[in-house]
Amino acid sequence: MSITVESLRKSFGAHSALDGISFEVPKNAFFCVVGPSGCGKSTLLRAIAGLESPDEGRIALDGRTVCDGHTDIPSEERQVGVVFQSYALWPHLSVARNVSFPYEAKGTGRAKALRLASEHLETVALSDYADRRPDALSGGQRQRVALARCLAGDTRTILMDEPLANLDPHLRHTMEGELRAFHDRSGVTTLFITHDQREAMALADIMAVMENGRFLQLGTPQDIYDRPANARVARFIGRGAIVGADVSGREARILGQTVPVEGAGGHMVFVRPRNVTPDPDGARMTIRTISYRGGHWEAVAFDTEAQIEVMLDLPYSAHVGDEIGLRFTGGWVLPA
Ligand SMILES: Nc1ncnc2c1ncn2[C@@H]1O[C@H](COP(=O)(O)OP(=O)(O)OP(=O)(O)O)[C@@H](O)[C@H]1O
Repeated sequence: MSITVESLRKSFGAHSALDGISFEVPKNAFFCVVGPSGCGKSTLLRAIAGLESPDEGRIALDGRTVCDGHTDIPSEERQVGVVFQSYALWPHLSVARNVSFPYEAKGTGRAKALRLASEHLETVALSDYADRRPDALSGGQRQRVALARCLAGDTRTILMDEPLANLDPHLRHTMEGELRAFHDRSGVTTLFITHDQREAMALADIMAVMENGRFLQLGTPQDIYDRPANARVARFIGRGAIVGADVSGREARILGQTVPVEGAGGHMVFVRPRNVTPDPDGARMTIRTISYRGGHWEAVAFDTEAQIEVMLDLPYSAHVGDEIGLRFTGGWVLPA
């Protein structure tokens, strides 16, 4: 189901949680909204789910207006399923019944519903916990029950509010794969909100970077990573440094080197680690920080005189204070 949002506004007192957001998510897309705590992600999700009334604007699902100045379709009639940070499980039901409930609610017999539910419990690695009550589970396990229940609900749009936040890194990685596979298999549209840009990039077909109730940029993960719309997006997504440079056409001058660049319009060049290579004949810079990342070292190097700092990956170890020659192989000119 496609999601259309037009000029959506929501304030809490003087604070604008949604500041006139508009976007369109095509049917079957995995859409991730990423942004820092308090930027308005949950408010946006709640408004689409029908759990929060916007002050202004319009929301449509598959072209059908579910909310505007005149209409406000109740949450349960929007065919959206929500997985919250807070799990929202039924405490009096076993894990299996929590997951089978969406089937039972639609009239499937108990035995068949439990059989279907057991497949989803297997997906989230909770088969052994089927008979427990939610209060006898860890936070991460409860989250997985909520995900399994979402898989069981026949919703056409699934809204997820940081569903993986409480999982340990290994399980989180596995669940990312499961979620994406489920999304592809089921043909649902997914809106997934997270403050973790790595997670957003791993999952999304389209993603938006949100700040202060607005989208700073909306595009494919590759678009946003390779061509950030401004310095705030560049700083938020992945590692890199913004370097002042003389830009002329497709070239920039950085520390005496002529560097091929993409983009146009400004004099700030965004340089990713992949754009910086050790080269004994390159510009002399000093290592400021260095840490091992398994197979390579992540470092920050600086030039005091030019006041330039860059991030790079080194295939070998070095020490803070070491001087190193660096060559710049590319960059993205941030729009002015
Ligand atoms: N019911 C409410 N009453 C007052 N202020 C609220 C309410 N709900 C949200 N806010 C405020 O609106 C802003 C956006 O909140 P929201 O929960 O949407 O952010 P978020 O991006 O999801 O944050 P987080 O990642 O921490 O969950 C915050 O400043 C928050 O304090």
